[in-house]
Amino acid sequence: SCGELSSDGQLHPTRRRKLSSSLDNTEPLTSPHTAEARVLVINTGGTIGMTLHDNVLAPKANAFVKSLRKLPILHDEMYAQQTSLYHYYGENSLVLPSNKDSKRIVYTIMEYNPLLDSSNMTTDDWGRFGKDIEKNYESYDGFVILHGTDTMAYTASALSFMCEHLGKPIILTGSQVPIYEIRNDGRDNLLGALLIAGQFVIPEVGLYFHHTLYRGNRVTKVDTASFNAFSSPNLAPLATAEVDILINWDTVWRANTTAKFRVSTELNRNVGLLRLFPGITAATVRAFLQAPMQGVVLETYGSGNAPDNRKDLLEELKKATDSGVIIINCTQCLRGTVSTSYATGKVLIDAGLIAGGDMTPEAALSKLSYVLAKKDLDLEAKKKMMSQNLRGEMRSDFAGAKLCLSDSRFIQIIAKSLSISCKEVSALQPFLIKIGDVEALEALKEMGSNLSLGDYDGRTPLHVACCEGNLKAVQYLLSQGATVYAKDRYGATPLANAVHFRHKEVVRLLRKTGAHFSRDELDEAGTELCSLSTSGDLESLEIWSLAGADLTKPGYDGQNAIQVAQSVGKNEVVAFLVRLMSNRTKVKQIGVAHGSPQL
Ligand SMILES: NC(=O)C[C@H](N)C(=O)O
Repeated sequence: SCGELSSDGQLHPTRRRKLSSSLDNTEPLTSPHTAEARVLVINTGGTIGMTLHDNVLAPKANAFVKSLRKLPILHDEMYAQQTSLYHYYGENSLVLPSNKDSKRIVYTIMEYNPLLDSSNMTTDDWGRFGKDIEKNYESYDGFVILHGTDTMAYTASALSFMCEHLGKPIILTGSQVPIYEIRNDGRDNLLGALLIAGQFVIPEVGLYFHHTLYRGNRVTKVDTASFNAFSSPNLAPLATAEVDILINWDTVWRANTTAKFRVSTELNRNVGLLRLFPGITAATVRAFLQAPMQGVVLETYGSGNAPDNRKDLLEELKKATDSGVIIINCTQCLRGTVSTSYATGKVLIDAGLIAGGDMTPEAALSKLSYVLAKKDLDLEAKKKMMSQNLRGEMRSDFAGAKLCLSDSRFIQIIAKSLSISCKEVSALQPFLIKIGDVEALEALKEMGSNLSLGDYDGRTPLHVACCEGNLKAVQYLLSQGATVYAKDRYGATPLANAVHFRHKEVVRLLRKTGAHFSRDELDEAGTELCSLSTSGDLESLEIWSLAGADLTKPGYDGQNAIQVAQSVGKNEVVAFLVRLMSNRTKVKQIGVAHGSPQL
């Protein structure tokens, strides 16, 4: 079996056979690379990989990987040799030294050609990043994008919108000083981004800089020369990397859907930023708003104000919105939100502008670019979308603070009687799922409980619901943004749990959401399929197939499930497997890429 069921009802992976020798050229049946996290690093350019030429900094091609190989904090060459890392993952792969709990993070670098100073980037580049992530999504646990700092906030914002139903971390980082110099911030930034992308299922586009992880669509570059170059004025960091890496799970944004990840690479380029200044002429505004302009972020004063004694300006704005240009009102201030507390703010609503809340201009611009490119929406729907919070880019709950766990007298009493803190009442979640009480789960969630947190063994409520086969609970958890990519302490995913306990409908739902086996689970699938084949367990074979296992994968002795069935004369199993496989070719198969990323 792929796992052994212990007395506590949990699935533990079978101990894997050790690699006897990796010196010959034949691929061992069991990869030595189990229990590793994999991160794809897309190197797009930026100062982090620049060198001086004629006294100016410019990106240097084909030098980054070589240089990292020589840095012991970013690469463990001995481990790489012992485990034939390059053979398994390709030449551009590296491995971090082991951390406290000795889980390795293997990362593969995909270097773009040409590498760009981020000032040279356009929306086409954003599309390319999105496509590369989409192609490699299932093969990696997380993604790091190395990028210049100058336009990093724009790219991070754009990617946050383009990546729909995101379930894995995508973290942008870079540096102020090239990694090739003695004193530089590149090493720390890359290391921190890798550690977060490889260890935590934060389903967001983040930006990591100077020990801090920010939500990508909340940041702005605030300093040309400080290592602390970014600020997120309206949202606290998602994580800080001090003595420990602390994730602020209450702030982490989750796509509350059961839809599969996809990247929308269509972007509209007819958008712009216009900053108001005292004395701006109507002619300037008119020229700016002319066709083909379709969306504008107007950067206004204070809490969203513009002169209400300038009829000429207001007329130009009104003419543009009447003719279908979407104009978003964002403040020039670094912190705070637009409101309608002043007459000078209300005139902009009358001119047809949409309030941008506390969005950064970078986020508002890239959101316009994304929303305007949606071909199946009419103008009204696009305007509505612009005023809604899509990815945590704006605060939507101005109505006041949420009720929190410690506010409930009931929770206080329970917590006290169990001698635990109110927060720890969240630990009741698995129990509630076990007894099938989705309503109680909802009540806990409403009080601010995080439904994605794992217990001591890293088992999340979704793991438990999948073991129990409680479809309603699984549905509810997914609708609340529970991650399908969580792995428990033994490396098991919720999907593997549902397969093991033969909950077909749960498997179907998980697959619809984009769940897939981990690499380790896929590696072990061959042996499991062979044993199911021998025992003639057609139902389980079907569930494994539904879950995306490769039915032709050989087991430990090199034979696959069909060959095993043939050799023991189980013709009905052979026929069944052949039928399953021909059905599968009609449906797109899930693949797993060993080795190099897909370009
Ligand atoms: N620090 C940097 O990365 C700045 C550089 N000009 C860039 O954005 O590519």
